Amino acid sequence: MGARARQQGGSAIQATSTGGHPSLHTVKPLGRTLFNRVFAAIYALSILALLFYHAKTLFYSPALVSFSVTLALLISDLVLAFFWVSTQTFRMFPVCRKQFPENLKKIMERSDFPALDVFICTADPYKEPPISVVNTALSVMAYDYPTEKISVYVSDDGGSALTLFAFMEAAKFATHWLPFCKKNNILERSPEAYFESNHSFTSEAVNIKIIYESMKVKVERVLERGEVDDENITSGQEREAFNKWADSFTRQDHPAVIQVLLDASKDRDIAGYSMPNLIYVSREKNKASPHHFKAGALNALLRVSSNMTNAPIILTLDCDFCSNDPQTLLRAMCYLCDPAIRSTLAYVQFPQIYRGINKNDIYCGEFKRLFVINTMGMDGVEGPNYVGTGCFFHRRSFFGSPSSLISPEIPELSPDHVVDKPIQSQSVLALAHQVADCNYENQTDWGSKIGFRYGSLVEDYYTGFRLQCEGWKSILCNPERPAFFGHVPINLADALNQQKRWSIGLLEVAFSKHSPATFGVRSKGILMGLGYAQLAFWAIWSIPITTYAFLPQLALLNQVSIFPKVSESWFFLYAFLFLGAYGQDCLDFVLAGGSVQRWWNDQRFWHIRGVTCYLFGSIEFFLKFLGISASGFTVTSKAVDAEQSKRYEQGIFEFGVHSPMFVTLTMAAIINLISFSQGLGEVFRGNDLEGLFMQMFISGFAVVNCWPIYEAIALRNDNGKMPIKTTIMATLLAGALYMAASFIFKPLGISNGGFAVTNEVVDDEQGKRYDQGNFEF
Ligand SMILES: O=c1ccn([C@@H]2O[C@H](COP(=O)(O)OP(=O)(O)O[C@H]3O[C@H](CO)[C@@H](O)[C@H](O)[C@H]3O)[C@@H](O)[C@H]2O)c(=O)[nH]1
Ligand SMILES: [Mn+2]
Repeated sequence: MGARARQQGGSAIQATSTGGHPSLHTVKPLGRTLFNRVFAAIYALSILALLFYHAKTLFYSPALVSFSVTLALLISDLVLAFFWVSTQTFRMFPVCRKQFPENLKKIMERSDFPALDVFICTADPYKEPPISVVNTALSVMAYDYPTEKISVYVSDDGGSALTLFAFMEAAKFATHWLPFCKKNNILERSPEAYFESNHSFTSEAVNIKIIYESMKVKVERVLERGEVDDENITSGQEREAFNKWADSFTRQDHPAVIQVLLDASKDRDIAGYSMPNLIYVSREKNKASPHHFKAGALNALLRVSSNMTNAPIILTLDCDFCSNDPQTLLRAMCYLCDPAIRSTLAYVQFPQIYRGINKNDIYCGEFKRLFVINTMGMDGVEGPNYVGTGCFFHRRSFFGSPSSLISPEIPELSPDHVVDKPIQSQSVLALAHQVADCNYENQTDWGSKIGFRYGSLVEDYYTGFRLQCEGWKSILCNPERPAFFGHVPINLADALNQQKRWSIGLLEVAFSKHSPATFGVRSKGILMGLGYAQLAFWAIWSIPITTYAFLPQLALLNQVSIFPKVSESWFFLYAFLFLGAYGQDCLDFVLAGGSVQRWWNDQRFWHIRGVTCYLFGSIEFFLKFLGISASGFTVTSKAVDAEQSKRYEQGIFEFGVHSPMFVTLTMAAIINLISFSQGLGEVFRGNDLEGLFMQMFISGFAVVNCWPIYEAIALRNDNGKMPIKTTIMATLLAGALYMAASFIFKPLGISNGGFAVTNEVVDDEQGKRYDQGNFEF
């Protein structure tokens, strides 16, 4: 496996530096690899020792309660051990890559550059304001690339005339914007980002800003009014398009709407150069047919585009991911066009990077581990997972393994179909509507063997995983200047709901017949299988986190010791395991360019997720698994509330609304505070806490982490504070939990006047002395 990994990394260097060609890209291993491996060996031994300790304790458990407590700790630690083991995939061969886009022109003519189809998905004009979707489209239409080779397809799952209107306006504005960017060599090619930046104030720039602002006002006014009225419709062609929104048209039930807004073969910008294609697609929807959310939308675009332009390269983008670097496409081409690797390369993934994260990143919106550290690690093995946006695909990879092409039902959809008719010709448009039909996929391979794969709410992860299992490779491209900037939830409920959806989607893969733990390990080997499995089982972090958030504290409240004493050598094992894991985690984070404060918030948020979205995600998944409930893809809102956004800027947590997830979180905060303060009280009264030190430490650590929650409950008065209903429910439930725990732990507490501590590991010698009636010191 290791040899295979090194081979893949190595072949990329050879591919480009031999044969007399100037190199397109290089790859080199990261310096920390040796340290990671040595440390892994030591840490693995410590985990084995801990498991031995648990086994021993379990075996000598004197009572059912202590047996159950040890069992809970053992299960938690087994889950932690699983995550630690699977993290090694990301630590064994991390690599870092460089591209040389300037060399592309030396090995191929500009006219031979492959064409690109961009897929932009949007689903709700109110959660995803059309003006920002327009910015995303404009930013990629203006790539440094032969313009006529770019086609942008916008998928509107919201089926909204407002979005179509915005894009009609965008098509007009683009004829000014594209030549402006290219002539002035602008870096920020999303107008919004450009006007926010420190740009020059030439008369040309001022002029273009006026045109942009007037478009923006028009689009926003139409959005406010909720409909496109007559005064905004300027041609018969536009009227014809909007006429499709008849009375029976709803977002869940409507015919396909496909509108060519710019045609590269005809339309010219104001300087006379050709424009990219711009096509609006809202696939047919009908309440009786499953639409498979984003994966379904992308498959509809795959079909519509193969019949219209059939570019060999596809870029998938979420509506909020604006390009931040016009060179990105050329960078991706350094891999996609490299003859040495392209035949097995499915995709080139750029990391998700966000604009507008607050200084210390309180909601861990940066996802450094998920999108950068882990993907860099997988990149050195067989390639990163697909993260849904900012990813350039070979169209061919959606149609079977590298060695055997699966032909779709009709030849026009095949990746090798040659488009020979204009995109606006009658027959092309008719076929486009036909393949955007909601029943088109019935009895076909779409979603199972062809295209984006169905069956999980995280279609990105699942599709990338299945492609890799078919034998495709992938590459992470993480240039210094971020290639795309996305939008991050700036409100706690949104962030947790998003991650609850991910948790459910990942568990759907984990417990499917294509589980990475079984199918994945079989087809990709242990390293890749485990790397994918770590993500799939993401939500079961909730088991150890919830256990450690409540169990030691409840035991502490009842003065029952469940960990080794400070004087025992097992204590040092615990200390090493904790400090080792935390230290290495911090090191990884900082070496990937994060600050220590952000790391601190990252670990805090990991605990928060453990008792909220991971927990509720797992519960929802199992209910769904048992057929009791169903969950859908709730789109994350990208619209910003000014007041919330101000609090976010200041780094203040946003609660505001009641949510069951806030209840469990508040319960954990209360229980930890009470147990820690009670323990502290005992210390001040002069009682010996040696046997309870670890429990004191854990609850103290949690109290420090929970500070923003106490603030939100008691010290704040703004609209983002903890709703009183949440606090009351959490307090009642915490009380009930406390009572239940006292009842359960009662038989274990030894009452001898002082602060009694039970230690379940009965030491033979101690036992003897105890039997002889000697005091033990
Ligand atoms: O029925 C749907 C639902 C969503 N979307 C689009 O999917 C994208 C992602 O939705 P969002 O609400 O932003 O979800 P996130 O959780 O932020 O998205 C992350 O997680 C998703 C699921 O794994 C991936 O698809 C995304 O690429 C990834 O950025 C957006 O452009 C939506 O418009 C659709 O087109 N149709
Ligand atoms: Mn998103």
